[in-house]
Amino acid sequence: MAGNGNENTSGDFSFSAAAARDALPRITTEKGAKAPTPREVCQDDTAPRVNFQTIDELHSLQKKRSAPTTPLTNANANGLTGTSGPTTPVSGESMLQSVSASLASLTRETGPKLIRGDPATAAKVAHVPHTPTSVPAADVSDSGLKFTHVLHNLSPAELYEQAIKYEKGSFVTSTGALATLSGAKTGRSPKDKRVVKDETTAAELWWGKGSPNIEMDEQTFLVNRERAVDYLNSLDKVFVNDQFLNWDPENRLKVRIVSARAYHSLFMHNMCIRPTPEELENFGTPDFTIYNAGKFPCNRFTHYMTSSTSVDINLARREMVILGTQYAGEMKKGLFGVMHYLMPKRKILSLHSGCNMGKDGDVALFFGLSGTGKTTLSTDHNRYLIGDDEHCWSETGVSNIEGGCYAKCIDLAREKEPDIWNAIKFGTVLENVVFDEHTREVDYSDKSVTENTRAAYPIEYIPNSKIPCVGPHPKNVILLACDAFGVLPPISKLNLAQTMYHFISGYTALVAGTEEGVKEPRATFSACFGAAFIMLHPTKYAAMLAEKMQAQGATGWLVNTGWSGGSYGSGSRIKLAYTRKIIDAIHSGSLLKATYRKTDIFGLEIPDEVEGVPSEILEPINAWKDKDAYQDTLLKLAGLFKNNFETFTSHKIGDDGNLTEEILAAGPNF
Ligand SMILES: Nc1ncnc2c1ncn2[C@@H]1O[C@H](COP(=O)(O)OP(=O)(O)O)[C@@H](O)[C@H]1O
Ligand SMILES: C=C(OP(=O)(O)O)C(=O)O
Ligand SMILES: [Ca+2]
Ligand SMILES: [Mn+2]
Repeated sequence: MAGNGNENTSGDFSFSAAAARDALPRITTEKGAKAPTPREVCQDDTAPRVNFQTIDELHSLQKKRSAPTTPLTNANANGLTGTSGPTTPVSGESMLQSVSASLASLTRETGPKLIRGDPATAAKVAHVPHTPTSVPAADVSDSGLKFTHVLHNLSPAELYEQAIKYEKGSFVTSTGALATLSGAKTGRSPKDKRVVKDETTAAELWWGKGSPNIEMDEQTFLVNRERAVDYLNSLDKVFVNDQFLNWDPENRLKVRIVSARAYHSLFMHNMCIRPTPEELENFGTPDFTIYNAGKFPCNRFTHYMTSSTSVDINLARREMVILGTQYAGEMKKGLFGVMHYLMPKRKILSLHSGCNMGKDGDVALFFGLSGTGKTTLSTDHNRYLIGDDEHCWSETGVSNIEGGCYAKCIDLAREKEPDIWNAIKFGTVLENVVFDEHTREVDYSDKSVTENTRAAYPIEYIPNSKIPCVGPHPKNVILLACDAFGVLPPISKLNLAQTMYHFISGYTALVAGTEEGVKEPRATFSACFGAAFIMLHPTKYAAMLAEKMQAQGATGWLVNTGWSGGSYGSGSRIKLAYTRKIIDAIHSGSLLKATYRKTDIFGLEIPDEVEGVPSEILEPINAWKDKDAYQDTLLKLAGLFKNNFETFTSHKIGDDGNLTEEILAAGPNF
């Protein structure tokens, strides 16, 4: 049915003229019942003329055909007319052929039969002519006979409708965001992230202890790929996003995301760079493709599989397969891993950092693991936001990889983080939050579903975002650590060797939630503040960072956004307002002029004063009641740093042997 399904289209409604004179009109609904003649009803000349004779016609008027910037040549040639379902302003056939090629089974057919549009409404849409295969007709299976509908680059409004209609757990919140549930997984699954080890990647990538790359072979990847593709093709419809990564036009990547849920499609719409209609028309073949089968599990009898979840990357095929998890963050962080492989090949450094720029063009990077404050601190009302999570640093400056932000929203408060609060509106995906069943007001303090509640919104939802998201070379490199031990100073200035030491160490207390199974903060070391995403050995990225910082004269800083006055449990988290003051002082340059003194053991330079921050907290021991406990904890943490760094002591960093020595000496001394 073409309409919304509520109206009766098989018979006309009409008033019985005779009954209307003396009683309530009787409604007759018999098919073919006569409409009143003009003489029998009151003529009201003020009523506007209508342009429809039937309900179907009325409904067809409601939706205006999208005005594409390029003609719908293929669609027109097929006699395509506007349908009442979601439409796409791109040429029909070439897109369908391209998607069909993406979704081709590797063993049976050249590609599934695809139709554009929503199966519920798209009866009259064009489909791709099914290319005959070399397989004899007798071998054709049922799957070869069915059509799969493709919902290509739908708009947020269309995706809302799809989600609300078909995906349980989808609701509009009081501010217009789309609340969704990500299912059993509410965080990434790093233990299920695999990378194909072939001749090339065996030599190039980081494998073994500490590496995030769990190996799998090509054959197993193809088994999982086939499983995902078969699942997607078995559905009535799939969502396809064709988008870009990286705002640096010379190093842009074309990505295609095939998924089963409107939630995933809207998430990636927000997180990747959105093409213009012209760019979409000329999209061509993607550089990288994700097959996201979501809740459909991997087969545990498949070699290498250790659970029903597997997130698999094949760099040679430029493909990623997701089985058994609906957590959308896997897609964005999976692509980030790919950039960590591709960009260094072009002498571009990929960074797990936030990035913003002051009015005078001073750029700051914010490195840090999940929950340390990249998103919160790079979103600063007084500065331009370049991006909150993934960047590239090239010969010409910095560029954001993404087109959106992914903010944690546990305990989100309007007063503390107004820009993020206001970004949660129509178009934003709100994952796993709890809301009032009637008012649909979100309770950001509610952890019933998970601690890792999230909002994904397009970067332009932040009022002072810098579009295009590029900037000059960074002036400040801020390393964020959320120190659950409460012994690192809230702010310290680092020399280059110390910056490298802490960059390679990548210390934080992992905050609960973002990774599966972590319920309490615990000390963690993650090389380059993103070991889960890097592909090469950490020292490769460190050498590039050192070279760039040296060339640009950038200053390194270590900021503890974690505990003060005691460890987690006895101390308390440093107030966000204080951390913001510290960051302000870094940006303004005033902190460079402060007087510093060196701490024992870690040898960190701490300032005597920061405007707006109580001086007692600048030296951690002062904030602790139990001074012995402080010393013990400090030594304990220093020991953890030393242990962790053992694996790096045999690696040379850059061409300069001196730097390696200096870095080794920049760690704790005790
Ligand atoms: N002093 C602080 N500095 C930074 N963030 C803080 C601080 N205190 C509390 N927070 C909270 O910690 C979380 C930091 O998360 P987020 O900025 O999303 O981290 P990331 O982007 O690095 O994963 C936010 O929920 C923020 O409100
Ligand atoms: C999405 C993530 O990013 P972050 O927590 O760094 O914002 C993640 O680590 O899963
Ligand atoms: Ca239409
Ligand atoms: Mn973040």
